[in-house]
Amino acid sequence: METKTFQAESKRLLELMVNAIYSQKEVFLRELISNASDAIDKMYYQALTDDAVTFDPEDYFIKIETDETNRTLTIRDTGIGMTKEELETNLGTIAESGSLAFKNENEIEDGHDIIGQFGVGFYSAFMVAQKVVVETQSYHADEAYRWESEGVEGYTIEPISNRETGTTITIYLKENHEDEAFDEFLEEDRLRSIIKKYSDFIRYPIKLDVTVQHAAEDDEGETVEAVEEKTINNMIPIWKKNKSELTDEDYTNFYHEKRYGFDTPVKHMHINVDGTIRYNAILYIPGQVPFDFYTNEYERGLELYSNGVLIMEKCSDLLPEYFGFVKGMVDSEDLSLNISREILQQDRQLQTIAKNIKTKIKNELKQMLKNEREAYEAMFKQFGTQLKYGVYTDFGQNQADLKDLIMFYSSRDESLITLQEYVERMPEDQPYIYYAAGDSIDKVKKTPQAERVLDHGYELLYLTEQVDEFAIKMLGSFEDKEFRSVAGGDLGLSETEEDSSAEQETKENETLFTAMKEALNGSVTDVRASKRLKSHPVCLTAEGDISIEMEKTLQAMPENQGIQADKALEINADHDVFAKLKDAHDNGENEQVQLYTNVLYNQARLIEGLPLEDPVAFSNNVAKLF
Ligand SMILES: Nc1ncnc2c1ncn2[C@@H]1O[C@H](COP(=O)(O)OP(=O)(O)OP(=O)(O)O)[C@@H](O)[C@H]1O
Repeated sequence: METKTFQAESKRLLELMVNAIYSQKEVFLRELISNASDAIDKMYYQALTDDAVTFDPEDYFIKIETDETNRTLTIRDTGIGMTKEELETNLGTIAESGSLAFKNENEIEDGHDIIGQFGVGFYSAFMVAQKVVVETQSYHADEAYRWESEGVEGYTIEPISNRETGTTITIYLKENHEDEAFDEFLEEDRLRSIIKKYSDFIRYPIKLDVTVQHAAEDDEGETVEAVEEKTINNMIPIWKKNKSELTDEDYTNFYHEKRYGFDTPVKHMHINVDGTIRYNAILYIPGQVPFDFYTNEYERGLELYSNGVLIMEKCSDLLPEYFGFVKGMVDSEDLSLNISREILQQDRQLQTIAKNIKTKIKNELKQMLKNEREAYEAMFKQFGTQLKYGVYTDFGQNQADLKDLIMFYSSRDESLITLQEYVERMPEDQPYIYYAAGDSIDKVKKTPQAERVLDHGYELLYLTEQVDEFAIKMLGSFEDKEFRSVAGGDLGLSETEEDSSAEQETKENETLFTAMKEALNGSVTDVRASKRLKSHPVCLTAEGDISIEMEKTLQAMPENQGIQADKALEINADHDVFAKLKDAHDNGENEQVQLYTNVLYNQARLIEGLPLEDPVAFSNNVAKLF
């Protein structure tokens, strides 16, 4: 038996490997299975040029076995095996990849089946193993060998009696300790789930002995347990299949199998791109919003595969935040992986794919809006908020992508419409796109400010979600038509008799309005006779960029900076309340004017859903009116 020590660099590297490179220990199985698959691929390539080999798929597989008594896990393949020299070079030197060399020597252009390239994956076994034994028979050699290592100190190689071509790797699991139980890698369910997760699309069968229940022959309802060898992996990735061969049901099954969700997706997209960067993707628009979607816990992203091997479960870089609800996977042969296969070396490739995917999703949604209105609206009710956030965030740079996809409720029949639809049915003389913001359609349509615009026969957009007005403000205009809040300053409506009388009243009652403004002590920027009130006595309007609805949203944020809307108090000069105010003012009853003003102002705050600044004082003031 020959005992060899690892080279100095290899020692350090091995330590690094075991402790630092991989974030999850379970990936050791992915690495060993990928090696086994590479070894079988090499037999496949051998068969292409060697008449002595017939590549009968039945004979090529990977078998995973456990031995609970000895606490071992074995990965056996019927691949090409290793000669003594190969054992020394490939397993004795870290960062030596026989697979990469094979790929280069054989000029396998797309090399699409060979996975190994760094020459480190094998050593990930030491994350869970105290000892690794490799027994191998090379197709190219007469002798078989056993390679054995307990980690950094080195390895031994000795000849063993001949065996079938291929390799068996036996992992002697580390002792369990308080923080970690390595026995998990002996459990059937755990192994099955790791295989499904990372190696589902390895081209060769991965077999595992599984416990199954059979109906007992003699007794009704009784079952007996039996152990059977089962192929765990799917093998043929659905994304490599021809679209015409796949049914909606196949896509939905894949969605469920990959646990993207328990719902039925409303749309799937099957993308095959063969450009500068080749990739395949299957994307879904879920039918139901995930329960944690609008929380910080929700992780967006697509599964990322390289050559059918799972690299990342949630690659967030593949999806813009506003399409974060999309589920699915991307597989590419062209990714530059880093050594752990967890992070990508270059994000340029990823960016190209992400850009492409973004356009595909956008176009798909546009098509859906055009051709499947009902389905689109259902989708929008689930994920529309996210699209509207997209308009608002990132300084509005995604507006162009999203402005045609967002919808709002309309006053016309309280149904959802797009901005395009609104603009198309605007009468010629309508200067602005009008909107009213509030908690619910019911509340919004009753706001005093909405009355006048509706009386003009103009359509109103009802903005009932917090993000709505922020998105609208970010857009500024749509097709050159500016947005205007009914609660904002000038509504640009044609002047009516009431308008000029309101202006007249404001002028005539200047001293009263000044006294009222002073009584409110800086809470409002102006007090005036209203052009917009019809039946209500009073309302608040916002003067600047921040609306009252936006103030409410901003105030509710944890880090609110006390941002407030500039508010004007508008009084209905035709209302009895105003007559009372005037009387009190004319009679020099200043305290009474102050009392009325305070009550009216707080009433206006209540209508807007703003909190009362001093509820006790308000209650006392109301009591004084009796
Ligand atoms: N089961 C196996 N059968 C035959 N050769 C193997 C087997 N496992 C490993 N090898 C050889 O050992 C080499 C080193 O394996 P290792 O997993 O460390 O790296 P790799 O697979 O080449 O690259 P990567 O780190 O990207 O996975 C492989 O390139 C291959 O030549």
